[in-house]
Amino acid sequence: MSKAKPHTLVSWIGGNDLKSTGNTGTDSQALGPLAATLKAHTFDAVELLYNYPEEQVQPYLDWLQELVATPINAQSVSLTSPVNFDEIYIQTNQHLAGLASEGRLLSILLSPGTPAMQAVWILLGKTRYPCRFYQSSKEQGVQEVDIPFELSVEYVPAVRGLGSAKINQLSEAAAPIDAAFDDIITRNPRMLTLKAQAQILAQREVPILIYGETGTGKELFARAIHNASGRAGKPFIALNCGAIPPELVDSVLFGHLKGAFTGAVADKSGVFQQADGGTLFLDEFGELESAVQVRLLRVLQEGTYLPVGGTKEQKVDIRLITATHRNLLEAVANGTFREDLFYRVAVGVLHLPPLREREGDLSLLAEALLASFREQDVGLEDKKLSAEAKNLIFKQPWRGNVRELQSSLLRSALWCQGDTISADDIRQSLFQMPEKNTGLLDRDVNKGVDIQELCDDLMRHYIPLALEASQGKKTKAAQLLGMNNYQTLENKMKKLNMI
Ligand SMILES: Nc1ncnc2c1ncn2[C@@H]1O[C@H](COP(=O)(O)OP(=O)(O)OP(=O)(O)O)[C@@H](O)[C@H]1O
Repeated sequence: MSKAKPHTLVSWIGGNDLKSTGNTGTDSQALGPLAATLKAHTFDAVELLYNYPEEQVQPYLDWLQELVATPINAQSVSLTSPVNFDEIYIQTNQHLAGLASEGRLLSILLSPGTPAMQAVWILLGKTRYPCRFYQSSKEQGVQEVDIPFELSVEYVPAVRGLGSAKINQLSEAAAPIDAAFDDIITRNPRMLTLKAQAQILAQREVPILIYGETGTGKELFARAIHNASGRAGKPFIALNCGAIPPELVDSVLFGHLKGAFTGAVADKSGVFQQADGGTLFLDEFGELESAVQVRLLRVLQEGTYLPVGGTKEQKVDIRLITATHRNLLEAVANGTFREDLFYRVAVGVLHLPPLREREGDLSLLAEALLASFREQDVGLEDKKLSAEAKNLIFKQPWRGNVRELQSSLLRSALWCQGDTISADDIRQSLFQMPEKNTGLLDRDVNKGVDIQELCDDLMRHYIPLALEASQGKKTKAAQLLGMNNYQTLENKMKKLNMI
């Protein structure tokens, strides 16, 4: 039996809420809209956003938690102004995406906050994150609100004439993600959009190109697309093009006939034939030499190929998904990759961000990966992460992305003596890459320098030191780092996945 989804009330903390700190009474005027709603209706959890100073909010939260038993979680949000639509939209969208990905049933309390905040709630709650709405007023008390229009239905038909950027935006509001995509763990808004786009592509017979650094989940996406497509019952064949010796590439791709070359002792099928009817995933696609690129182009144009040593064209029906960590457009520009082949394979394009740019995903992934180790190995079933271990995980750049996180966590779980994985266990399980972690000023600029990444590395180094020196006080730590205020520091830390 599936578990009931926790019913969560989401709201900003407003000025009228803060004013009611310490009040007693029962009407919404005395308690403020938030407390009045929590008194009038039952929820399993409360998730609050605020952009007032901590000193004002903390006493309110203490008072509210004494008043109601519902567990309350509150998150500070830094806005340059409480009426800045752009910032409110980004913050609330991210917040709701996280909650929705946890499978919660959402209700939004509209009353606290500015009109801009209310407008954004309605926009998101009527499109991407279907929910109930509540409001609280002096005259009417607390009520569930019926908003009698369907933005997604009334608005989408008007969309046909829009450009693709707009359609991409709207695709973010697509139907629930297919179960084939369940293995892709994320609550990051950019990744959630990519999952939704991949699901749309899965239904179409178009070739797909997936960009991304090593370990970002390119093969995971390719498999999910295959499993969600009409070809799901047919083979999914994955091949790493970068790992095949050049003299064998043709044979591995197209197969060979007995006697075609020394060592060809029997007929052998290639990956095109093996994937017939299904999906062929060619990883490290950018590494293929130009002669092979020409032959591939032919298969894509004609749907036929010639096995090595063969004389008869073979017909094949595959969906091609290619992946690369290289910027193929650059390779096209400098002549090392065929432009015509590029446009053939890059019909649906998915660009997977590196783990360090997926705000909100590190802790979610670390916990989920550990849970999967616990499930797979009884020897690991009680392993959990200490707070210090989590902090160390946040500080790593994870250049090998999810794969590196996965293998480091597994090593630390295996090596750790007790049930709690310590920071030392994590430290010992990390791969040391001295030349990347040291000599910030000694890089060879001819090989290209990612200046932003170097700056991020400096921040990752000094922020924890400043926090330690200021006993965790963010305002003081921000001063030590020459930042204007603690919000700037918090924003930096969020961006670097440090909180
Ligand atoms: N979002 C994710 N959620 C859960 N597991 C993930 C996620 N992304 C990647 N993984 C896991 O990380 C590992 C590496 O992923 P995958 O092989 O798909 O990466 P890749 O980009 O194809 O790597 P490479 O370019 O090196 O071949 C796999 O075990 C995969 O299951």
